[in-house]
Amino acid sequence: MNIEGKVALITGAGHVMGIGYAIVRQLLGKRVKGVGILDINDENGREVLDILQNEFGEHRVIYVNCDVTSKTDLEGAFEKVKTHFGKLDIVCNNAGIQNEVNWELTLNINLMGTIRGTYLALEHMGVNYGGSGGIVINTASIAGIMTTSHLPVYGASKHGIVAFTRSIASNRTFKENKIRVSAFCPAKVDTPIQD
Ligand SMILES: NC(=O)C1=CN([C@@H]2O[C@H](COP(=O)(O)OP(=O)(O)OC[C@H]3O[C@@H](n4cnc5c(N)ncnc54)[C@H](O)[C@@H]3O)[C@@H](O)[C@H]2O)C=CC1
Ligand SMILES: CCCCCC(=O)CC\C=C/C=C/C=C/[C@@H](O)[C@@H](O)CCCC(=O)O
Repeated sequence: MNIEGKVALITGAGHVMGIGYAIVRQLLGKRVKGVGILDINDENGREVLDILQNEFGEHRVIYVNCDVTSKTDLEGAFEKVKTHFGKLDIVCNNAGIQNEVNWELTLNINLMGTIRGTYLALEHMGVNYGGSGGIVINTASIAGIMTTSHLPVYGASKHGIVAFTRSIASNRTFKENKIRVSAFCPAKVDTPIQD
């Protein structure tokens, strides 16, 4: 697929060892026009911004502080990315945590953050909202397909992402607005979430 010239937004891509950062590198390597990186961790976010701007060019990457549990934060970040690059074509809802003790937060970030990001993508890319259509990619997990008795809430959050994505992918409003939605389900990857 040719994504040259497209503009992407990705949540939770603020760590050099993370899956989001790897996705950003792939997007930039395939010559997208620009990428907006959203993360809650400013120190890590500024580090990846510095590396990516040096390697791919100062004008192709921005970092925006954003907590995906906050609708206001997320709305503001979408606006910043769209204003900076002039459009938006690809949204990756990738931010996630694994915390079975603070399980409400796990659901709020993993599942609700993904749902918030997907609905904002409709409003920012949909043809009936003045956009040109686009693609949403949600990071689920193998824990969204199989049982994980040691991670029940994390597994529930990822099953939720899979169910939401499958339903919204064939949702009439999304189809009419030319928004394609999909999810992917990685197995274990050596990233900070495993610490
Ligand atoms: N590492 C693995 O084995 C697997 C990870 N995943 C998923 O991949 C995604 C990325 O995780 P990893 O790269 O593994 O770990 P990671 O910890 O590097 O990435 C998660 C990122 O989300 C950010 N984040 C946390 N809370 C946030 C919030 N409220 N708002 C905005 N950003 C926030 C973190 O600062 C971090 O940069 C997650 O959704 C995770 O569940 C899925 C399958 C396997
Ligand atoms: C600390 C882990 C952070 C989460 C990162 C991931 O998303 C990786 C996937 C996590 C767990 C995957 C577990 C898969 C288990 C299956 O093999 C299942 O068949 C095991 C069955 C037994 C059980 O329910 O525990």
